[in-house]
Amino acid sequence: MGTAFQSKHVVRPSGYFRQCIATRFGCHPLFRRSRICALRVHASNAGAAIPVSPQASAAHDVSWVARTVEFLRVFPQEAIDWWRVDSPSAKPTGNPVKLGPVIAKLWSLCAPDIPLLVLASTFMVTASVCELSIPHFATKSIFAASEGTSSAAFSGFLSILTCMVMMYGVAAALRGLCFSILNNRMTRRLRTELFASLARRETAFFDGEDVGNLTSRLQADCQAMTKVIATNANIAIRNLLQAVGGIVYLYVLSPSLCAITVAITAVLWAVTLIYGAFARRMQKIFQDVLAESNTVAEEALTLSRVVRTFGTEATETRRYTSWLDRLYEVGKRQAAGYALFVAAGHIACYASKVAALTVGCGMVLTGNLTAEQLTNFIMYVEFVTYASLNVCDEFTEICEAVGASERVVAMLGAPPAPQIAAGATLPSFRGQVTLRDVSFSYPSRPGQLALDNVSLTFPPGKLTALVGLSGSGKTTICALLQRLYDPTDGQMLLDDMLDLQKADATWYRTQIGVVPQEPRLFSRSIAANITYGMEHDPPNQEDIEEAARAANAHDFIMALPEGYNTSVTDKLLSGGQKQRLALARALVRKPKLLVLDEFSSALDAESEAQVHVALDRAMSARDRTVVVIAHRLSTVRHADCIIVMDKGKVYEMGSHHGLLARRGIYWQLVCRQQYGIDPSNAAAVSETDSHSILAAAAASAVAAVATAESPRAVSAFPSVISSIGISRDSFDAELYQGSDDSDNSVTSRASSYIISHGSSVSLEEALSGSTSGVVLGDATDDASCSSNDEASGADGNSHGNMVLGSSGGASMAGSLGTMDEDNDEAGRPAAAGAGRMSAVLASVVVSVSAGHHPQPGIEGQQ
Ligand SMILES: Nc1ncnc2c1ncn2[C@@H]1O[C@H](COP(=O)(O)OP(=O)(O)OP(=O)(O)O)[C@@H](O)[C@H]1O
Repeated sequence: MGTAFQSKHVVRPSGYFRQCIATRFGCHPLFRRSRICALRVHASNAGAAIPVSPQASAAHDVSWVARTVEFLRVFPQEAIDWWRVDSPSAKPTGNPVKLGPVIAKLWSLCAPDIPLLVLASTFMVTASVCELSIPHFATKSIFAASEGTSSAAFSGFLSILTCMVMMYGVAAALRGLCFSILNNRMTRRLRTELFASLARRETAFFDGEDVGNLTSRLQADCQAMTKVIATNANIAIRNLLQAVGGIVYLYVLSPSLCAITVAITAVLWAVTLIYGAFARRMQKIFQDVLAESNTVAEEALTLSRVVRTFGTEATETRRYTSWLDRLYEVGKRQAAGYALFVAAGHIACYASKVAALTVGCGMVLTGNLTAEQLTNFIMYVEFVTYASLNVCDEFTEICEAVGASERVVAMLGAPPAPQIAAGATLPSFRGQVTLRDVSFSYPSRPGQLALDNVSLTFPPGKLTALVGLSGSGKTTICALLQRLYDPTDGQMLLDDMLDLQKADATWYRTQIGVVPQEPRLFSRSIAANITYGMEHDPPNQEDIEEAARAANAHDFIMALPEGYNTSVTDKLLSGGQKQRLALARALVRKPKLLVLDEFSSALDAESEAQVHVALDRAMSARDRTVVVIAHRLSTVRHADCIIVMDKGKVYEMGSHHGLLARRGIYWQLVCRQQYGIDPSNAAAVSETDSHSILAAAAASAVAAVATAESPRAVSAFPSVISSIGISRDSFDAELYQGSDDSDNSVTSRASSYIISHGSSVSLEEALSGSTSGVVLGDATDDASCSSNDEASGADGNSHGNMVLGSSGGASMAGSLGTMDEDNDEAGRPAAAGAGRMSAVLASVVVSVSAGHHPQPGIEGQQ
């Protein structure tokens, strides 16, 4: 490897020159990898450590001629390659925008300000005419003075000249003022139009766009675009007028000299057209790179806390700098192109002057032209060539602006999202939404079904919960309910009457309230955040406070310095406070359909319980459909219907008890989440209802431990309790406190313990097996669930009733089943102790039943 590289590094003839050139020209990932660049990379990779043999060194010395030849051979191609730059943006903008559409767009932006434009143009023409006449009257004054014909003629010319200069000054100033105002008005109009167009775009558009990129379009690109009329076109037209006027004047003076001037000016124009195309392309790339760098900067600044947490300040700075480097590389090529253009322009200018002087002097010598005419001519040649140069210069800037405006024009032309269109309304919406054979793929992932043929109904006035593993499609259903997207297939019906896609967007948004997974706040007052979107029908302060109370937000709002008038931003409140504000925002609208996506994820247990009470209150009238997504299953167990999603399909649905009995995904989730046991172990127990299994297991375990009947249970005990973070001492202290009694009294204490944590039935009663048959589940519960989805396997009603036998521990289920109920009368979750304890105890029995052997390390701690 080293040898191979060494020969490449030393023997190849053009290495040195290539490196020199590569260093000067620079190589960057953005630019196509030229051979010079490739060599440079090789050289830098090799480093100085690679040994160079004496023979190779001699070869190096003698081969410089060959290297020079090689360099001269390669250089032209390398130099051409250097100019080739690609845009970093992979997003197609459709057909490249031509000058015409941009000018048309600019004209439409300018249309409301026609009077101002006319005024500005009048001043522009006046200034141009005055400026055009200045050389004429200057020459006249000079020759009047030098020929001494008459002082009156001289002073007359001088007066006119002075007048022209003053008029020019005033007209130029007013021209600048008017165009400047026009520029500001157009920029404001363009930004408004672009922002409105962006705001109306479909949700999928924002899924694929970076905010930094869009703000760059709004700022830099809009500015560059409107500058065309107010600055570039203004200067270009002024100079064009002067150039045309000058050429006419020159033609009157001498048609042949005029022809020479026009020919040279034509060369200048040809150069300009070539450069214009280059400038347009480079400017587009420049704007794209600028937008990317903005995206990186915005991302790093927005996620500043993440950056700080991970200590990646330097990495982010490097990432941003790498984009700035790319910007610099594009800028370098723009500068080099402009330098070539300016050189060509000035050479053409002076060439026309020299040509006019040469031919003109010859004509003076032959008596075909007077000295005054030649002087006049030379002054106008200069005038015309500089005016042409300015026109060309502005033309290239116009081309650059066209490059910059390509994406702006494409964005402006995009149609608004169908989800905000007007449509039909229902005279009275009951709040029922039915999904009929709905499939959905996100536009950014067309091949992947996020929802697969889902059919279900959210009945009016009922609480429906969506649960399932992460990525199963719950939030997607919420997104469809909010009509952020439309289904790829199937229908969503409101009250079985109106297809959601045909519903009036404004009307539908007044019917729905949403608390999203990550609520965001606007930088305005608390009250304004709560009433956001209700400008057409603003609620009064009482309504706002009522909603805030219902969302358990009133107290913390009142503790803020200015109460409801306190200004907040998205960062000035805690996650739980933001969620409560979002809930208040949803409730104040008094929606028929309330969608809560993980609304309690940032709430503490107390707040969550209070919000549940608030929700119950809000639902008590049963005039509102509520859809709740929750990972925390304790929040959904009292739902009228629980829908369990898996891989984009409805896997099962039913009431809490019905689903537990079904022993499907929901049962597994409950085992893991609420009882902390592995469902595969729990499955080894023979009883069919998980709820009673756990309770029975708990009771058996207490009995086993207390009477030491089961050595395995006793030995497994420490590992189980330590695995869920309860120390053996504290457990013993609680369970065996003061125990020197008989087995019975230990059992009795265990019973008391369980009872004190939520059970209402004694353990002895349970142990006696007196409860012989228990009905769990609720036959009527599942009536709230309905699915049209035959294929999904959802089975809403078949598990509504669950009758347990009386064998073994199951006989205790009825009595201990209540121990596990984790809500008190007010709907609050009961003390966690009972649940945890039952989990511990259940785990012991489950471990023993499944032949689980405690881990040696843990067992050794006994
Ligand atoms: N904007 C998006 N663009 C493309 N795919 C998406 C988008 N949002 C979600 N998905 C995909 O759609 C599928 C369903 O996602 P969804 O957010 O609905 O799941 P979820 O059940 O709500 O998950 P979680 O409980 O983690 O919020 C996932 O595979 C996810 O990667």
